[in-house]
Amino acid sequence: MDDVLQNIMDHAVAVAREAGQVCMWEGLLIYVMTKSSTVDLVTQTDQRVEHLIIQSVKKKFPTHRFIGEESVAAGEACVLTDDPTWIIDPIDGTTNFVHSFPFVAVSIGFSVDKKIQFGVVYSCLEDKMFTARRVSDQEDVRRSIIATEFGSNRETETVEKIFSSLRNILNIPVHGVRGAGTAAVNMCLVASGCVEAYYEVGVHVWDVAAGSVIVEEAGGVLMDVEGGPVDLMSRRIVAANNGTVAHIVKEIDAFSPTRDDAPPTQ
Ligand SMILES: O=P([O-])([O-])O[C@@H]1[C@H](O)[C@H](O)[C@@H](O)[C@H](O)[C@H]1O
Ligand SMILES: [Mg+2]
Ligand SMILES: [Mg+2]
Repeated sequence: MDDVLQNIMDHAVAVAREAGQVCMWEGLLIYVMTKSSTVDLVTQTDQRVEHLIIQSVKKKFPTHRFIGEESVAAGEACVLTDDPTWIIDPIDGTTNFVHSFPFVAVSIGFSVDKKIQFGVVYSCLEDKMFTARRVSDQEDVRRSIIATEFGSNRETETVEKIFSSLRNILNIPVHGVRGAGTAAVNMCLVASGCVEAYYEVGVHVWDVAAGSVIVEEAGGVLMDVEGGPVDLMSRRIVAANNGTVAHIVKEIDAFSPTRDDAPPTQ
């Protein structure tokens, strides 16, 4: 099955980019009005861009709800329910837009159960797209998907330990075990919320360096496979959505490959 939230987020990114392009085209023909005070500016572009975003989303996700800055200014209710809701600032930085000060952003948050699931901020003049998604909020490891890999060490003892860990994890029991075949992507799966934890012994620092910050910035945790702080040179890693699921460390049959920073053998 598709990652439904990713599908929605992809649409948010596409429509934010499209909206940003409209801001750029219209930047030379700005019609300025005011709202709550003489310095609370709004332009027709704010209104047009919000309309564009809402229409585009409605076509694809007809049941979703909206809270938009300019719709609220026009009298619509600003009520957050548990329903999937797009919270839109079509131009954040309208004063900048009016003055050609070069930071103007389309800002879209998406909420379900009153919790923001992802955010997209497109800084259109810089052409920079900022996005973030949450890790899973699952606390029960028995309702989790765990990712791992078999690695490239086929020594009997190592393979035994890998299978022993796998057997323990399966017997928790967890909903499933997966492996994307890339440590970096496995870590991004944790960061993006569709896998609760990833563990592996035998990775290298270059496999996990980028993913480690992506997991932490998404709200996840990193750990050593025996439960202490992660050591990126140790070739052992657990990346989890939270400390509770990270308790899978007690099921891991740990071992210690030669560290990445070990002195070269003569
Ligand atoms: O009106 P808008 O340009 O979408 O949003 C404004 C901008 O975020 C600005 O930096 C902040 O100081 C104002 O309080 C906001 O209202
Ligand atoms: Mg704003
Ligand atoms: Mg605005």
